Amino acid sequence: MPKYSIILPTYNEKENLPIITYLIFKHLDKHDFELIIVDDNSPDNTIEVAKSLQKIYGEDRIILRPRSGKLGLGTAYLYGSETAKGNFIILMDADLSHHPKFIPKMIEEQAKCDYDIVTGSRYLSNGGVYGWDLKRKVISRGANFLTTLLLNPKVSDLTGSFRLYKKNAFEKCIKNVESKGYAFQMEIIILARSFNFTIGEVPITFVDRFYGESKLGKQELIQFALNLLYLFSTK
Ligand SMILES: Nc1nc2c(ncn2[C@@H]2O[C@H](COP(=O)(O)OP(=O)(O)O[C@H]3O[C@H](CO)[C@@H](O)[C@H](O)[C@@H]3O)[C@@H](O)[C@H]2O)c(=O)[nH]1
Repeated sequence: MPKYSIILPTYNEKENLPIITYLIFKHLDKHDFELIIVDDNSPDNTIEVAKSLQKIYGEDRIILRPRSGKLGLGTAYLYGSETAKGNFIILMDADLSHHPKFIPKMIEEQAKCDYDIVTGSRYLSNGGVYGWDLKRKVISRGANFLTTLLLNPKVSDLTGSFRLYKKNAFEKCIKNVESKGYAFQMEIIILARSFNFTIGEVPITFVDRFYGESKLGKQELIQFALNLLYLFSTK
């Protein structure tokens, strides 16, 4: 029977965490899964909320990273994959942008063709983005357009992080990924293609967070452009 390890990175998500946890348990009640919450010592004390949730749902269902510093998203995913007991890894944001109702659809799609990766796509028909201002929409579309133009990995949404992976596929990609921040998800797909992993897509709707703030800034965008150029130059 498949077991799913859901990795939920958190940084200042104390309001969102109880809601996303409730929704994950509701929508995955027919599946065997564990939830790995990887917090970076958030100043808003998200970890205390996570500990309360662990008491409610059980230590075997919710796994927490011991207190750390601000180590960043890449390290959070790495910790999650090293800790995961499932044969599948699911990455998603904790800020309610990624609705857990799409997870059963990803599981179904994976099983249909035994895909190595299934990626949630905002840019397929029936997918979408809600709540972003024009600037953020242009950034996301622009990043996808440029990556497709330069590297053409044949995936419609390259920067989204809502994905399901076979554990071995995720481990292989994450060990080789060099980009940090916003480019991380894009490079994972480029690597997956180079390793000949098969990739399926499921339309998702992405809803901008209500509580808290996005961590995407100017520095992240410059980093994305540099990472993309590097990947293009080493193609
Ligand atoms: N542990 C940890 N978690 C973090 C960190 N930074 C962000 N997170 C967590 O990572 C998730 C996404 O962070 P946001 O900063 O809210 O992301 P975003 O700007 O909305 O970007 C989302 O969409 C992008 C595509 O448009 C994606 O590229 C990105 O990965 C993310 O899904 C949230 O659960 C947030 O708490 C960090 O340094 N450490």
